[in-house]
Amino acid sequence: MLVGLNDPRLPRDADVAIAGLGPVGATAALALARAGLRVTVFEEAARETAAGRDVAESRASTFHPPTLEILDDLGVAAELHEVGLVSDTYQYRDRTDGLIAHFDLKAISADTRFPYRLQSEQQNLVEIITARLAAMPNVHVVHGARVRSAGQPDGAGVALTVEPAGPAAAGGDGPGPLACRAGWAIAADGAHSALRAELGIAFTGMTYPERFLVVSTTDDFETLIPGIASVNYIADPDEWLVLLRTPLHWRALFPVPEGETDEAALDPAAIQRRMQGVVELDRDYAITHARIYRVHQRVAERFRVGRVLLAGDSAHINNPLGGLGMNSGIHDAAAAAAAIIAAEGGDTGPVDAYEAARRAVAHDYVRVVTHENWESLQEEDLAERRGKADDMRRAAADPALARAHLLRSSMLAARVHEPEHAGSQG
Ligand SMILES: O=C(O)CCc1cccc(O)c1
Repeated sequence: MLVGLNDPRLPRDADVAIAGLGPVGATAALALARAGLRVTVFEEAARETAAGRDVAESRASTFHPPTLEILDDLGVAAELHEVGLVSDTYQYRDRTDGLIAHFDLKAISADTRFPYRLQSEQQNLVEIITARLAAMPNVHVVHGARVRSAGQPDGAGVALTVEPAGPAAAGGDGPGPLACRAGWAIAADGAHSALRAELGIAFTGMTYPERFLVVSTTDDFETLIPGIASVNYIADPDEWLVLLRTPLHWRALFPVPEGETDEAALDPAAIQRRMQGVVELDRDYAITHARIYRVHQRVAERFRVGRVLLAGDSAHINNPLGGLGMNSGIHDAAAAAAAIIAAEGGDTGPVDAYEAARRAVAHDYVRVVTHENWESLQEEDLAERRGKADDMRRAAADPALARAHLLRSSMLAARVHEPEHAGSQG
């Protein structure tokens, strides 16, 4: 059920407390709750804010095949498909040379129940799962509440301090901090995780020099660029871009160089200049949303401290090229939930394996692949760029190479890093 922080129905103890109700916290909560555990989720944003968030604003909108399998095991994939766009091809292009390689995910039909990407805003998944959680008697979801600390005084559980956040805290005369206890805690409280900071875990990595500008338009690139796929990575040494279709918009992602301010990049004339540089129209593009953000590659030094498990952006952040961030976070959530369920059943093996398994995926796979994607989009050396293009062409033309490429880009190859029990809950 959905309750307020000072609601007398909110129990002061739970089997598992989750900080954060994004796609990662929501997935973990549903997996744990379906296994019969008592779960309390604390989400900083007010319910209205979370639900009413501008759908075009969200960062992640790509669900890869193994993520769809996890969500299907949890009974929510069908509903997500109702508000999603099936996207079974993607292309590598070059601003000068045009189409380089066309990949069709049907080549991995034997490897997955979902041989495609589903484009759908991450908030759709959160909404679908929140509605399920609201109807479960063993779940309490508290909006406007931030987990401030998670101490482990006795090794047998986690002592949490939860404080009001957002509008609930603004007046200063709302409820004070709440103390509660849980057997386990999952920190799914995002890149600026209060729990990661409180646990003193270093978030090691780097920040890219350029920022990323995401522009949404109702103009249809399928009619503007004949033969284009719904996901397109377009290389260029001066200004690479990604063109991606979501159910409601086309979205263009551009790098913004260090010398250009946020204000200059977000100026409507500058946005039109960038968009007109993709395909020139005899009128302005219909822009529905634009935002700019800094991009980092960081992996937490620890993914687990005792009975607190880090998952999703609190544990790792990366550039969005390839759409791996939210997906790997949802995989963390499934693995964390499966590990806790096993531990509650007396098998601590998966919990002990969690940190090494999930950190390996974040550090050795997601970080590496997303950075390679960034590098190849902007390759300056012409011979190097043409060489990479030839590799892509060869991979797309050869069924075995295409399958290997698709298994890597769709994250199916990363499944092997998950602890034994991951994905088997529900
Ligand atoms: O590679 C992907 O699937 C996502 C790339 C992308 C495109 C547009 C906006 C954004 O934040 C990421």
